[in-house]
Amino acid sequence: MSEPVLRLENVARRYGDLVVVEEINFSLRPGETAALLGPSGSGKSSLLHIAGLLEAASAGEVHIMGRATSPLNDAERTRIRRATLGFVYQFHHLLPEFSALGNVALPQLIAGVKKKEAEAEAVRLLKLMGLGERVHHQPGQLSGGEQQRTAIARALANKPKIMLADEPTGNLDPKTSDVVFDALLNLVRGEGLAALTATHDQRLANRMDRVYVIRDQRLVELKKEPA
Ligand SMILES: Nc1ncnc2c1ncn2[C@@H]1O[C@H](COP(=O)(O)OP(=O)(O)OP(=O)(O)O)[C@@H](O)[C@H]1O
Repeated sequence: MSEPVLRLENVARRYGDLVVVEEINFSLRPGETAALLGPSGSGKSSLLHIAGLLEAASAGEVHIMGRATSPLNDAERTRIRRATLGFVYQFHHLLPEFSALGNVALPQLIAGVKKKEAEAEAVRLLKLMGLGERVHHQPGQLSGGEQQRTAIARALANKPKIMLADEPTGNLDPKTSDVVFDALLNLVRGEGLAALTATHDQRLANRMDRVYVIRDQRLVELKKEPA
């Protein structure tokens, strides 16, 4: 079996006396998808931030592509984050003055990809997200679901190995959530990425390979309900 792309080993997060999560052991192999359920405040965002090297664990280790990250300095962590991880949030955080194409091309331009190549990759990803007719629209001219699909395309622009998504459909109505979540999963699976997605929605969670819940500060794997 291939090595995990992401592994959390005995991870804990505390704020002073408040234990948010502890004894978290979790791994994702290439191409695997997992959902993270749990009530508001149970620590889903904290775990995603720790997995994404945006926040340090209070204890334990985060391994990315087989490498322990706690001994690394900030610059090395940032390099791993940019090369390996793609993030999607509940709010799209698109730049309003840029087109969908411009928003998806930008992270590639920052990473040093030539403009022509960056734009070609942006168009490819936007088409895969069903936005082939919307590439020149600005975020204000897109629906909420289209904005979020653009943000998902952007998260994949630098060819990450892992997508981390924090309530990617949390801001959408149920019907649009379905469309966006399926588009996300299709893209992740089509590109062979691993993904960890926090969601409130058990029905959407069930579409991923594995489903976890944070219960009493621990990570518990749920038996998937038959579709
Ligand atoms: N900087 C901080 N200082 C103190 N406590 C914090 C801090 N950040 C988060 N917490 C606490 O940690 C707990 C977990 O928060 P987290 O945002 O990870 O939960 P969540 O499951 O993602 O919730 P939601 O679904 O509402 O986003 C909460 O009780 C929160 O109040």
